[in-house]
Amino acid sequence: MTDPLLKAEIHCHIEGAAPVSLALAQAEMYRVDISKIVKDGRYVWSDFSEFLLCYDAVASLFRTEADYALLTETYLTELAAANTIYSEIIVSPDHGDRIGLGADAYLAGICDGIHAAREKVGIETRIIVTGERHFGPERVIAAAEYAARAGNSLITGFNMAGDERMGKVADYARAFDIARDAGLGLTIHAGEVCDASSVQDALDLVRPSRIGHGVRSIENQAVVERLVEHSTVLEVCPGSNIALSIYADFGHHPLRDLMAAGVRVCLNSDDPPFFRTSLAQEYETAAAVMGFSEDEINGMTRTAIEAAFVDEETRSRLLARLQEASGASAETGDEPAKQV
Ligand SMILES: Nc1ncnc2[nH]cnc12
Ligand SMILES: [Zn+2]
Repeated sequence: MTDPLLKAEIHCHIEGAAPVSLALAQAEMYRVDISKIVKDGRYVWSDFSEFLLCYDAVASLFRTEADYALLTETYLTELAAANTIYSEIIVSPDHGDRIGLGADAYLAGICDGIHAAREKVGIETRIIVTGERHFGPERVIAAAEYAARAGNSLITGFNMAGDERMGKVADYARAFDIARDAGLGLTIHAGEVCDASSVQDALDLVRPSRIGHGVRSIENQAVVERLVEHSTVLEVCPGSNIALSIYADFGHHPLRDLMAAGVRVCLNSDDPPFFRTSLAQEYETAAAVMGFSEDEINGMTRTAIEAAFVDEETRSRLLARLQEASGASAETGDEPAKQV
């Protein structure tokens, strides 16, 4: 039973976190017919390309600063209710521009949601700006430039999401150089849809401290060894991988083998309602289906916090909270302290 465990998440796309109920309410407000992408209370899509289209259709239902504040506060409140003490959300200012809201208003809404959630439920949150690979290198570079000059203390990382099959990592390396020079933490989607060579390219050309997914590294021992050697953290999203048919089922998922090989891993939800999951569900699946012990799961939470793009004072505070809660539950068998 993982409900009482403290949790942390460093890989969730904000538009991908929109509950179906909220998408339906937004669609009604803007008089948009979403019956093709929502059926029986679920988002519907059939493969990775269709998932990205469905994702964009849901994202298009959030159009104002207030919409983004509501979406962000809603998701963070849900996380906190599951005892999540830290969250990094992946956001796309380029998307804000594309829908005509503008990157500044898009970010302002998200920051309002973060502040409101922090006030209400105490959850600590940081923002990772992402560029989307399938829109091409220029847009990804522009996203990095935006993140670098934003001067927003909540923006602490840079990522590249989108269709991993498009272009070469080398085409996007400049974006990561810009983000690195600005002092942002680096992570990149790789080894999710594409094989271990995609992770190899990311390690060579981006030199990130973390990789989004990275699970297909397991297909190449040399890549696994590099991850271990550099202590690169994999932001693993098992439910996403199963939903997108990267693996047939949890029994075939490489999380256990990656951990056994010494790779640093943590649990994440990616786009939870699209994959019929939640962070709480990912923790529960890790325990009940994948057979991870409470100590191993707390270890993954610790890894997420150790790898977080956050100042050292906040990291120490979060680690102390986790230590206190997991130490206390190990010693007494009592439930760890709930979030205040
Ligand atoms: N799982 C995923 N992979 C790549 N890009 C994404 N954008 C949102 N979810 C994604
Ligand atoms: Zn992702």
